[in-house]
Amino acid sequence: MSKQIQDAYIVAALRTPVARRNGAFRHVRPDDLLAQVLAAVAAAVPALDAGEIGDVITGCAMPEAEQGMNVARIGLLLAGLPERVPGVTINRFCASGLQAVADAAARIRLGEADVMIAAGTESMSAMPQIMGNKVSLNPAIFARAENVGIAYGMGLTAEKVAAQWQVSRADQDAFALESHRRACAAIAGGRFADEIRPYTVRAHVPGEDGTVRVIERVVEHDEGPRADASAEGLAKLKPVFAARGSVTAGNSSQMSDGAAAVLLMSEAALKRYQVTPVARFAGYAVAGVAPQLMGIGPVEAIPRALARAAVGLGEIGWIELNEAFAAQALAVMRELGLDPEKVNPLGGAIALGHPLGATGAIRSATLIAAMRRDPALRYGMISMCIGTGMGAAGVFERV
Ligand SMILES: CC(=O)SCCNC(=O)CCNC(=O)[C@H](O)C(C)(C)COP(=O)(O)OP(=O)(O)OC[C@H]1O[C@@H](n2cnc3c(N)ncnc32)[C@H](O)[C@@H]1OP(=O)(O)O
Repeated sequence: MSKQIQDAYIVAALRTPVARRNGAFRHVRPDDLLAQVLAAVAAAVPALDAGEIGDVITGCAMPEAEQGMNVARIGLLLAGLPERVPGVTINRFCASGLQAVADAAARIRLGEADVMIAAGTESMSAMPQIMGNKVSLNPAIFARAENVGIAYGMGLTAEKVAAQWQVSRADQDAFALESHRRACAAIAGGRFADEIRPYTVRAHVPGEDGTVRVIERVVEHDEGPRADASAEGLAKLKPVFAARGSVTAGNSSQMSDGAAAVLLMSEAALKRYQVTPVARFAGYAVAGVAPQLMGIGPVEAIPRALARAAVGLGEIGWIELNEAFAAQALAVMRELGLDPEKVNPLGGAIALGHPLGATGAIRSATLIAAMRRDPALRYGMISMCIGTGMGAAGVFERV
């Protein structure tokens, strides 16, 4: 087990709804999404002296696009947190939000802070070029042939995983269909109500007489899940990343916009504010894999995180496994023998969307809400695959 001087506890975890790229949050800035969830988690403990927040660590996978200027610091100032609260933006691509939770917990576990906020925000609407070729890579990285996969689009890495682990198109589509079914059932059953803070989008519409009207729309639910998803509809979709491939728009994660924040405290802060936490952050690990097989990253990260937390896989009752692509999620599940009933019980990124650097924090909100609902759920885990070839996993223990 990792050595630490004290435990880090999760007190609150809240998120925005997740909108489809160019959907409800098309004109909403990621720092505005972030500000709302930062204010909401800070307000979850009404007596909190916000000046005591040691840092706001925010994951963002593409901070160099239109999300720059240290989105963490801008977001916390927009949220009305005191100026003495610092903020740092971190990037571990798709695991950035989970890394933020791990880093915030580590600062508490080391005794460097008593109150921390971890967050994630991403607007894929704000970065139309990210899936293109405009990223400047050091050409020297390709001097070693095994690094060539770093240049692959994420979809192509999913094709590589599908081929190597022999994940059929039919299995990928069935997995995607189940993701939509579970997500739609969760929304219909109000299962996300406790973790989502509705977001009011305001549009300024100029009138002909020179006046400006403000139109408000409250976004309450995730936009991605499709009640009309069907096996036939999914089977009709053409592969998008390789002519003879099996990865389609239907069995890939959706590009999305969203944000989430998690409030963590030490035992001393819990006592001072008389707060009952939901969970303890029990362990975290990251691991590298071949870049062209990035989707398999959780296979290396999950056993390491379980070992650090001293928890057996069989004890984990709820697994939030990133569905970057059905192909890689299924390969990970088969390789590790994960129980499909315990993986993404409320759907995953194929249905719910995947705002890259925010997703780990968003999934934290879902896991914490599940732990709040179910006293029998002792251990939960979040695991992400990561572009350039990595995996990350974090273990949470209900307290
Ligand atoms: C480490 C990591 O996590 S890596 C992952 C990082 N993220 C990614 O790489 C993003 C992966 N996803 C993508 O790149 C994109 O979603 C793509 C390229 C697969 C698809 O993008 P788009 O073409 O914009 O998707 P869009 O939602 O418009 O769907 C395309 C078509 O498929 C249809 N479709 C999508 N899902 C379904 C479904 N479940 N059932 C039926 N039709 C569907 C859409 O209706 C649309 O049809 P239309 O063209 O007739 O309007």
